[in-house]
Amino acid sequence: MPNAAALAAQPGTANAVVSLRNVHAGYGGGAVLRGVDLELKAGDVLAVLGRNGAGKTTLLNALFNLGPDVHGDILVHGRRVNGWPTHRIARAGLALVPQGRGVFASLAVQENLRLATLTPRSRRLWSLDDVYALFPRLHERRNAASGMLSGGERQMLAVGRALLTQAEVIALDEPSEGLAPMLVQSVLAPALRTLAERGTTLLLVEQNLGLALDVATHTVVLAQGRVAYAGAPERLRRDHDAVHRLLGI
Ligand SMILES: Nc1ncnc2c1ncn2[C@@H]1O[C@H](COP(=O)(O)OP(=O)(O)OP(=O)(O)O)[C@@H](O)[C@H]1O
Repeated sequence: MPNAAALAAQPGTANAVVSLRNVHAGYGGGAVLRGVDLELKAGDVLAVLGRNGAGKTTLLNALFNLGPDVHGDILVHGRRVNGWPTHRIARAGLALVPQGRGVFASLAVQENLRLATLTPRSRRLWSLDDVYALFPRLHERRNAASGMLSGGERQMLAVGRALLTQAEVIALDEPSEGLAPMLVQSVLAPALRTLAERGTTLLLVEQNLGLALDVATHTVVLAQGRVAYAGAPERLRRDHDAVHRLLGI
């Protein structure tokens, strides 16, 4: 629940689940993010786009405290979470589906999913059966070692794990990477839309403009470590100049 005192101390963040205020982040003195402002409200699907190396993964790593040096304010429900260990950020309701997907290769699919349900949370929005209904392929493969899965199946498993933590916000780092366009269209995009419809807030880092425009309610483009563009996906779709200039497409 939002902390009332913290909200009062942070004007303008009352409806935001996650806010970044003037966030600078980098590695060993090298700056990657140079003053990023973002706001994610409940129910938003915010797509963060940008060319290779624009700092998209660094943004997620800053949010989850996974390595970069960070300055500025990162707020979750108005509470400043800078420097919190990653497990505490997870307890605050955030889950990350990392690039490369982070599943336990030696465990069976079903064991990977069951492990994710061990997170103690009051809200139970997603059950194992819900995940199998969303991704029937995972049910078929439930006894397979996760290391034997295809890229698409591993992606489904990683999303399923994030759902079973009952996170309020799921951040996904390039979930379409390495997936066949057919799979992106027929499995990933509908799954992300279902998540949003069921009230999970999404922070979607993507190179795949089509997917981002398809599922996002808001878009942001990073360039030179800053937010170079922020607006509705329809606006970005029509702005061929911005797409070309900022994404090189
Ligand atoms: N652990 C690290 N140590 C040092 N530099 C890093 C580290 N991780 C990323 N960088 C550098 O930070 C910059 C931004 O990288 P980042 O991975 O955030 O970009 P990205 O937008 O996610 O790109 P991509 O789409 O290629 O994944 C790059 O120049 C990269 O080389």
